Amino acid sequence: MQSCKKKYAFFFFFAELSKRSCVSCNSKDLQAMSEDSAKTLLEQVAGWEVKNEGDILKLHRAWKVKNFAKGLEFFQLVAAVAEEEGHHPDLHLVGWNNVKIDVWTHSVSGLTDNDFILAAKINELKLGGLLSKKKATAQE
Ligand SMILES: C[C@H](O)[C@H](O)[C@H]1CNC2=NC(N)=NC(=O)C2=N1
Repeated sequence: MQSCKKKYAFFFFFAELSKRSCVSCNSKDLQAMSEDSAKTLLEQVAGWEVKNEGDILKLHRAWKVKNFAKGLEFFQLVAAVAEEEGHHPDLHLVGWNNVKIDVWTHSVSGLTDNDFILAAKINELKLGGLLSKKKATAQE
């Protein structure tokens, strides 16, 4: 029975990433997680990947939007969540209709729960009208 409760608690805790709030990035207890921990949490944020950029682990996801203006609208939606959470992504709009977002915790030069919470909240944004029918491809 005990192990069943533990599993439930684990999944409850991690399954609700989008319902959690970010903590202050200045918190002294905050530390970058291992790549293994990041890969485990990755299962909770569909469409995102972990990339290593100069030994800094980051979450990354790309979307193709209908046009440049829709890309900026996308940024505005993300900005509202970021400001609400006090945790901010790196936003890129390249080739006029390719949105790329990187999320990492600058204060610890790596990944923390905050990044996965923000990614989960970005995944819940209503983007229907902004996205192109074509899929974003890795090399773009
Ligand atoms: C004081 C405030 O919490 C910090 O400056 C925040 C702002 N937003 C942030 N966003 C991210 N991604 N990493 C940070 O370290 C960070 N620090």
